[in-house]
Amino acid sequence: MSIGKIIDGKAFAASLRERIAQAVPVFVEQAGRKPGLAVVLVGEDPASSVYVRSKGKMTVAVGMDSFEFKRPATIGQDDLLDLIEELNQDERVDGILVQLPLPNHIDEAAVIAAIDPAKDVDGFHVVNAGRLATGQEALVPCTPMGCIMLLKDELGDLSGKEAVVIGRSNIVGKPMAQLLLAENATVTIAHSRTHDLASVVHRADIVVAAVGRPEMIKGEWIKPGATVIDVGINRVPDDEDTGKSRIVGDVATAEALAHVGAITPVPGGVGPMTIAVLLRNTLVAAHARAGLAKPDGL
Ligand SMILES: Nc1nc(=O)c2c([nH]1)NC[C@@H]1CN(c3ccc(C(=O)N[C@@H](CCC(=O)O)C(=O)O)cc3)C=[N+]21
Repeated sequence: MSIGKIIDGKAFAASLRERIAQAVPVFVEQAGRKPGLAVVLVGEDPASSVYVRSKGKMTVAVGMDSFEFKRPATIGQDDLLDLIEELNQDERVDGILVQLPLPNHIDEAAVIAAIDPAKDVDGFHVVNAGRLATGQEALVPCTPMGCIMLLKDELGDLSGKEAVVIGRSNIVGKPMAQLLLAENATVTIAHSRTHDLASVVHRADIVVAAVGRPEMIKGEWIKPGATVIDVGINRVPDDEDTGKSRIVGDVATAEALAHVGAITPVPGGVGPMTIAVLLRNTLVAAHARAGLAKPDGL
């Protein structure tokens, strides 16, 4: 049996960040200021803190301003909305990312709705979701956009391909389906109530797994030669009961390798693309806000 290719998302993300770093000075020259990204972290979740720190570092590394706002988990919703309004008004801020999930006492939808859609670099605001769904220029959620970039790099034209997206979240599944549709793929969205998921997956040329269940998609479900994008990041106990943990995707990668044409690994696949696209969206938002044409090649 043949072994599929492992898609190097980490390397692709590094090259995307390199292209961004080359475009930033051109923006600075034209706009007379740096692009800026504001990240808001509520509470002290260790994993979230790691991501926020890593975003901040990469933002600065491509030549942009990074503004970090840490607030206690006890912050009132009104105070959080006040902070967002301040960032909406701040001319140095092109992108606003409020790290999710938020504590239970805060209404996530209300917080997202408060972000200026022009600064919504996560693409979560209903204005951007609606623009994407209707084929208008939009800020597009980072993870699905990263997946599309990897798919186009691997397959070229996606037109007419049979794509199955597993998961229907507003953050990944739904925008992923919209992006695939915009590329003229034939798109199915499967989810927890889907009957006979194995056979739905088996007809797909493109599988995007975004369910958040460790190794749920089995190798033999995959149509021979299919391209598999594994969005899952699941922390599970280590095999050898060392008390440590490791990260696995939503796909049983080791067994899938014998069936796929190509597959993204976890870690090192989609995850690094998410942050690179966040920087890309910040640069795109900065151009739009400055009245400049969108930089090409990004
Ligand atoms: N408003 C908002 N926007 C987000 O984009 C957002 C968020 N909230 N909340 C948390 C999730 C998670 N997230 C990741 C980003 C990068 C990696 C990443 O780079 N992962 C690496 C390293 C994994 C590891 O070792 O921890 C990899 O997969 O190779 C993972 C996860 C963005 N998120």
